[in-house]
Amino acid sequence: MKAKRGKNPEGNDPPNESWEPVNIEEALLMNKEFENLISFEVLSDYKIVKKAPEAKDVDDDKSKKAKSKRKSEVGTEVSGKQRKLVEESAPLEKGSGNRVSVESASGDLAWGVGSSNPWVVTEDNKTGVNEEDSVVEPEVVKNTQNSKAEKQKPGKKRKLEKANNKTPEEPVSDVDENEAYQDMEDWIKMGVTDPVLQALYDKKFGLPTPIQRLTLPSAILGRKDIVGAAETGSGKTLAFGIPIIEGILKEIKENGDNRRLKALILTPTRELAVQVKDHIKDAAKHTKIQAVVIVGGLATQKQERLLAGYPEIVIGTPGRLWELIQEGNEHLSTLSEISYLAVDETDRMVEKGHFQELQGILAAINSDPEKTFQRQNFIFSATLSFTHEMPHRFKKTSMKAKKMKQVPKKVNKKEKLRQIMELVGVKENAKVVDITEKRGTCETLVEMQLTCQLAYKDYYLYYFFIRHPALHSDMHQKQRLRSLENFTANDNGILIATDVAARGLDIVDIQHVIHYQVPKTAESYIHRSGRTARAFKGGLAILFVEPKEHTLVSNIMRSLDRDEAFPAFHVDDEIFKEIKSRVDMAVKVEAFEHSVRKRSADQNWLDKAKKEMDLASTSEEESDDDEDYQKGSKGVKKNLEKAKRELELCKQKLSKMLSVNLFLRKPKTDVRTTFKKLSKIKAIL
Ligand SMILES: Nc1ncnc2c1ncn2[C@@H]1O[C@H](COP(=O)(O)OP(=O)(O)OP(=O)(O)O)[C@@H](O)[C@H]1O
Repeated sequence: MKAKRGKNPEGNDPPNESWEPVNIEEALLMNKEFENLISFEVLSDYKIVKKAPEAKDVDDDKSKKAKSKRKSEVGTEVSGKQRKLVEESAPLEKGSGNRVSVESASGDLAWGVGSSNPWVVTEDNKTGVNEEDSVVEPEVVKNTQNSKAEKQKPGKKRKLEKANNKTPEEPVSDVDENEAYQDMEDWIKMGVTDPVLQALYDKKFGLPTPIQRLTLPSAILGRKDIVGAAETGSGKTLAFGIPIIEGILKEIKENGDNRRLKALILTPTRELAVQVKDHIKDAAKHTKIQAVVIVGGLATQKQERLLAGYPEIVIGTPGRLWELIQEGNEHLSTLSEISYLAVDETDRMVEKGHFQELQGILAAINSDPEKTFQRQNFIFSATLSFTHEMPHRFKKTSMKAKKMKQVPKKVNKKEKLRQIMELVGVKENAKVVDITEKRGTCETLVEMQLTCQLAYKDYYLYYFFIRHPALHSDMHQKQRLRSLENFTANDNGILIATDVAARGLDIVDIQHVIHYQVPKTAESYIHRSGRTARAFKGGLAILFVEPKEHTLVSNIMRSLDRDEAFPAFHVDDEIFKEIKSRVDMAVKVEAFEHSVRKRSADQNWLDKAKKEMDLASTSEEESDDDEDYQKGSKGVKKNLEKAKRELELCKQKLSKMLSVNLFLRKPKTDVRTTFKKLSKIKAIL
């Protein structure tokens, strides 16, 4: 017998979980059935990790000081300094030590395990990428080496320029400039310029995330196509958003503002398109760059009006875009000339049968080979390199059937990627970065499972909400959340969603994801779970598993290359019993409310019918009607009164039940229950 533990492959406890040993009576261990038992441990708690320890962002104080300082800055030396920083960054890019596998798509792809914790910035990975990774184009390095005149003097302070420069007369704050700006240095090294730096500064994004660190230099300084795979919530949007903004800024600087369509960003869902637009707008807020979103479900005329403003960046879903392209929209007619194309959640976008329109759009974009070659492409997803294990039933299939192509072939990572790159038109020398962890999900995510019958899932759901109250509030009022905004605005909201919300949505501070049904694929599991534990934070994903869903879970585990099952979510039997009574009582309240509503309606109908009949009846008929009415009304009234009484009684019982804080009565650890269970086992033995 093996004790189930949530250990990671290195044999250590995952950082967010605490396991406590359970003392077992010696007599029990004597039993033959337990002869191989090593120990019993119980998961007593898990922690929501607020932030990876070394990850830093600009703290409030510093930010304020820096802002006031920035206001007092004057100067025109920034471009020279930035060139110097490009120069500085070149040798640094050669730094090694990062376990991330990164190579050019034209070479052999060595897809592999990412850094042990990609959010943790170590000295090794702080400087950029590994040895094989020649990020900066030779000519870029050469240019900067030649620009000696623009070299920054050692120790000279880096400054951020505000778009509206201040005059020298303005008061100079007493903040140490080095201190104020050193946090943004990493961004500057990667070629991020003032307006974007300011926006990042405003957001307190002091450090690039690992995927940004690994792709931005090649994208901004080397203008390479980027193929990026990194876990959910790792900042992929800005990994393509910043280079697009920087590229457009450069183009405008060189050629003037010709208001042509310069970038197209494609996403699989409308919600994601709106979110990407928000992220891009935030990052471009100190520039004049316009970004609009074109998605179905909104008035076409309004979107045509938006396009008539000649925005540089269009973000949209394939359906509506294709509709407008076919209608001959003027702004979209120049699609073949765009300088930047990003396809977010690319693996989803190119799935067969989902996005025929995408192929039409890509054909329009790729219609001019010369322009296609000049274009910079970005493809990103958390599951870009994810491939499936062949289902068992196909593994056993005969060679003959395999030859006749009656079974799907397992596509390897390299092949999957090649197909995606070819479809989008990504160039062969693209920079390919895959830092997805072998485990598929991100390090700060705690994963668990709870096995139960379908009929019990709602009880467990309620149990879970009470156990982890951060997610729980007026569930009944919130059951029909009308929009994402409502959910986002409410600290205690519960979002009940189908898989349409599985990918990409970045709703800050979601703490728990409950898979009410086991997802069909490992990708779906990764993306759904990835709505929590985003951007330095921790979170918990829990799978509610019916016995018949165990095969699905095993398939997911196999695809995720996991040897051990998810740790079981511990449920306290006593508390669960009370939870069940509450839910049953709530269901009763609901039923009586329905009954009262119905009987009130019956009574109203009778009253109305009586009134109408009184008007039309003779006095003789009236007395007959009266008799019938009195009889019917009496019955209805009686039932109504009864239902009201029952309802009131149930409500009182429910509110009494709800007034008890179930988990206050219990110690936080659930070890006691495990002891109890053990003694039960003993009794059976
Ligand atoms: N450098 C940074 N520092 C801190 N937070 C960041 C940084 N870059 C991005 N973020 C924040 O991280 C969160 C996740 O980013 P984003 O939505 O781009 O993730 P993603 O990798 O696209 O996730 P998914 O695969 O689920 O779509 C966002 O709230 C974003 O604003």
